[in-house]
Amino acid sequence: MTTAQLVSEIKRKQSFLCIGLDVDLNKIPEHLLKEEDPIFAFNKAIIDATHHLCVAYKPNTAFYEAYGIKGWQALEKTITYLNEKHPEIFTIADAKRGDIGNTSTMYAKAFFEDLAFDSVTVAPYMGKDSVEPFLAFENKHTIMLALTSNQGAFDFQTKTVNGKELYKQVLETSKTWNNSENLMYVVGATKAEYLADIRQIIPDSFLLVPGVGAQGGNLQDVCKYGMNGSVGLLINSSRGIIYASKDTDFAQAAAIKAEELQQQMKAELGRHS
Ligand SMILES: O=c1ccn([C@@H]2O[C@H](COP(=O)(O)O)[C@@H](O)[C@H]2O)c(=O)[nH]1
Repeated sequence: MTTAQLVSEIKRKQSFLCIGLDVDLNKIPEHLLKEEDPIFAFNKAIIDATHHLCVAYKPNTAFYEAYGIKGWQALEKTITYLNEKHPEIFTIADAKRGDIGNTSTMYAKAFFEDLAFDSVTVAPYMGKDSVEPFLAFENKHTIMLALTSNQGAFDFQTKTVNGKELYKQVLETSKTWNNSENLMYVVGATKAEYLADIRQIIPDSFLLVPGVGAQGGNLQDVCKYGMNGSVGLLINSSRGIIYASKDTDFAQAAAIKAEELQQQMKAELGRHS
């Protein structure tokens, strides 16, 4: 999917919501555990109930890898279902990959070719040759960690090295890489006060913003400092939506939570137009 197609979907749906599909078998409704594939059954119900309210889904691969072969099969079924039923929806494999170039190429093939995700998250720590193999894929997007939502972000990312915070160096350096137009960046909603500075460096790039809902980030603050002329934001909520109820009404409850966020996004789009 191209960025232009993503922006057009955001405008059509009046939403820049990304729903995180972080399936934990201890948290899903008990009746689903009798299904042959409880993870896929859960995801399918959530997708069927919420697809009109969001523009992206983000399964975090940890929640699938934790269940071995069955988890990986459920991830494959989920992305296939999304690509067949809702090809207009942007898909993110939140895998936080990155390795020596030769290995990164295989990670990129796994997520872009085999699973056919639109995007994958990567860590910048190993530098240019660990990220460029992902960037080489046409119409695919590589979402690099810039300033993460967790407390540990202050351990390294905000530290000053040679007179500049590390996360700013990551942003600036990555702009010089081959095919850098295929980059997006992760900035935590809990770090909204940094967004004005971030936008000075990358005014046009899309940002994936996790951390609203369960982690306490504020959607309005993110929009105030982070929205650009093409919206430029995908705001993610995972637990706050998908675990709204543990009962048989879980999918409807998720839709209610998703709609609350979509309505706030619609208001923000009106305010910034
Ligand atoms: O900085 C980051 C990067 C990734 N995440 C991931 O996003 C979701 C957030 O889930 P919630 O339940 O909405 O808190 C999850 O998959 C994280 O691993 C992040 O939170 N922060």
